[in-house]
Amino acid sequence: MLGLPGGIQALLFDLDGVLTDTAAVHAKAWKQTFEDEGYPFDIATDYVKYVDGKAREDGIRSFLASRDVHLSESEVTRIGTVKNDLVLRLIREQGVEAYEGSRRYLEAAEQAGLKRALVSSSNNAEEVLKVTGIDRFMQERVDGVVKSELGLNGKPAPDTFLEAAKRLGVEPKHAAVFEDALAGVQAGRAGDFGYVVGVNRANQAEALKQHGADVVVDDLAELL
Ligand SMILES: O=P(O)(O)OC[C@H]1O[C@@H](O)[C@H](O)[C@@H](O)[C@@H]1O
Repeated sequence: MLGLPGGIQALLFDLDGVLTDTAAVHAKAWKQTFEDEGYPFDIATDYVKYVDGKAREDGIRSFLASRDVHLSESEVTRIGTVKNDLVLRLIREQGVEAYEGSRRYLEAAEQAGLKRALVSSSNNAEEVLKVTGIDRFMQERVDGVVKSELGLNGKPAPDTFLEAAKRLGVEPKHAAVFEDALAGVQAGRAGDFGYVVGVNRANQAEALKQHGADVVVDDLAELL
């Protein structure tokens, strides 16, 4: 059913890059922020490897550590705030769209009676879900805000996905993870989920497989 193996009862969706076209906006905002701070930043390598899919401050620390730069908590927070102001401005200027294939997939999942949760590292997930109208498909949401409240480890740790499966009352082996980030498919693999779908939005199908995807698609409509 829906391109999934038998026994899957719940679907755990990442947001940016899986359901909405916001991954590229985050990448652009990170590039401008780091470069304004004096750190050259390449989206195809640095964003994908160190920042994509991770919680805001984990991404900053991870990228700067790759340059052997280690800043204080307050500096990391400051950079994160600059980037967040920028990403919100870009989102408001450019608008946000849900991918048509993802919307169709969510509708099919609802009709098939599969449970659905959103699992995003972003603190802006609730707003993006509402603006695109896809909040109505989600029975649970474990986002950056919930992660901080509960003190969960961020992706690539599996904790946020495990929390979502628990909230839906489904064992990990009966849940499928949908992710476009390397840190995200890694989290799906680390949590022993029943199936990990890699969504290839950045020409990295092979890397998604290597980091834990069972299957890689360019768009969720391929699974319908
Ligand atoms: O800064 P936010 O909105 O809380 O988002 C945190 C991260 O959320 C992830 O979904 C994005 O892939 C990252 O690019 C982003 O940095």
